[in-house]
Amino acid sequence: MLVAFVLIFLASAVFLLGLLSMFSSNTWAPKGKHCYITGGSSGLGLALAILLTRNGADVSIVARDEEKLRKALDELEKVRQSPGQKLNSYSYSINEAGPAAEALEAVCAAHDGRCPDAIFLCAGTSTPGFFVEESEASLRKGMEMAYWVQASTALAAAKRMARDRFAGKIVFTSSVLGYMSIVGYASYSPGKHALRGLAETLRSELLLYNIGVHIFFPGTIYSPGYVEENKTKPKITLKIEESDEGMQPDLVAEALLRGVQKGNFHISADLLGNIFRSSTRGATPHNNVFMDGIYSLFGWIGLALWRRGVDTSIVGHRDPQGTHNYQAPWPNGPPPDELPLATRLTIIQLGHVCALLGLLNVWLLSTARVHLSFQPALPRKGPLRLVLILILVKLTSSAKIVGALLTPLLIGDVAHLYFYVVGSRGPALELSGLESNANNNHFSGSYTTRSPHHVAPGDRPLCRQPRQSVAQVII
Ligand SMILES: NC(=O)C1=CN([C@@H]2O[C@H](COP(=O)(O)OP(=O)(O)OC[C@H]3O[C@@H](n4cnc5c(N)ncnc54)[C@H](OP(=O)(O)O)[C@@H]3O)[C@@H](O)[C@H]2O)C=CC1
Ligand SMILES: CCCCCCCCCCCCCCCC(=O)[C@@H](N)CO
Repeated sequence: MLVAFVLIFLASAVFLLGLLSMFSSNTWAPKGKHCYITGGSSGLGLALAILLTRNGADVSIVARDEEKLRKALDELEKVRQSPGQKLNSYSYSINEAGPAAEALEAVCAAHDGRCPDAIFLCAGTSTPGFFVEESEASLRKGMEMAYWVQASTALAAAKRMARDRFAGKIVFTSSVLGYMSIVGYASYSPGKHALRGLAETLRSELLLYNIGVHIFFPGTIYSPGYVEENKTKPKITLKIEESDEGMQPDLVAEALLRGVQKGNFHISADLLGNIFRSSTRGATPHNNVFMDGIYSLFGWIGLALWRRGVDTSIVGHRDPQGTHNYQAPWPNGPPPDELPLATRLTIIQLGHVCALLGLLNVWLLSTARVHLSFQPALPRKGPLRLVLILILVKLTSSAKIVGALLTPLLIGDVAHLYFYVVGSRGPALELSGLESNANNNHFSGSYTTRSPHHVAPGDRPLCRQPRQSVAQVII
């Protein structure tokens, strides 16, 4: 019954979808249009520039590095569709309003002062890291490289389009990290969220001038920028990202163009993007009211499960020494890098007591077993009875038990003395779990788990503490 209901529901959804798609036509074709792409020398921007060139658009790209721009322009030339197609590149650093406006002016100037038909804001970089390692400067830089690098061009473009009564398009590039965020993206995700805020405002406000606004939310893109960001990315972040399959730039660019052509305000590149988009829609227009409903249904259950898994792996990534020092600080100065001699001897002692208990157990069991196995067969009279009793007494003799008690004690005491005398030269026992911190990229950069204030100059390593008395050691 339920299955039938679901099938009927799905079938009618698909039918209606088909019906809807008949009415939605591709209203925007790039051919003959002038497209301005920021960040067009690499990754998504370059892939989009190639795609648009292939589709017969005039393409202008901007980025900082001239060498990369030259190479990118060569790529565009290779897919040129007609000799009249204008392909240009400009070198500007556009994370500030001044140069961003200048870049736009230069781009317009090459087209008789006419505004680009579509402006694709793809520039942006991410430098992941732990929040506690960020500074005000690095956070501001992150905001610049995620938000301002696009907002500054949007500002110049909106002013110009409004002034010229030019009904162009402005397309932002956020990220799924503009919908949600995870450990490691404190300098990046806020800027990507801010882009959404700006795009939502502009979608509404620029209706005044008939300027179209879109915003793109891709997941992982295997771009040069991705290779770069992975150099500072905490391992835990990389691990969480494994659940995102990732896409090649050309496919991401196709998804972006398709979204613009369909007139979607929020554009997603894949299922993941669709789920996050639909689950955090707010008052954003639907792309497809049926499919978006299904995506939010996925998200309703899937995202909660996913987030629980993510939280668990983050907790599993905690720094044991840091947590210990925080929760139970060492009373007298720095925590030891290795177990103190007293602790090592106590461990040996515990081992020795355990061994003793084990041996006692073995003896008790074996004597009991011998006793039980002999008892029923014990003759009532005669020399055999005497012999057997002698054997039993021998086996269960207190001497044996005393021996069993004393031998491990003796071994333990010899070990005690040995470690007491040569302990300071013995190999250090690492605190369990600590070695995993050595190079797991928990805290890269200046903040380390063994930060300088933990080790005062002149501190003696604990293994070289003044020797304790045997009594102290045993306590
Ligand atoms: N890669 C990924 O996994 C994801 C990326 N994104 C977003 O997609 C966009 C493209 O990413 P991706 O393809 O990886 O980027 P890349 O790092 O490969 O390329 C970035 C481009 O932006 C240009 N650029 C960077 N800063 C400036 C600046 N201040 N002024 C002018 N140009 C600049 C770069 O050129 P130059 O350095 O020469 O200036 C380059 O052309 C970015 O906005 C990114 O945040 C979103 C989701 C996932
Ligand atoms: C049913 C629900 C399943 C949910 C699975 C979710 C998996 C999400 C993983 C996080 C992806 C992060 C991409 C970062 C992209 C980006 O912007 C950076 N590369 C910076 O450039």
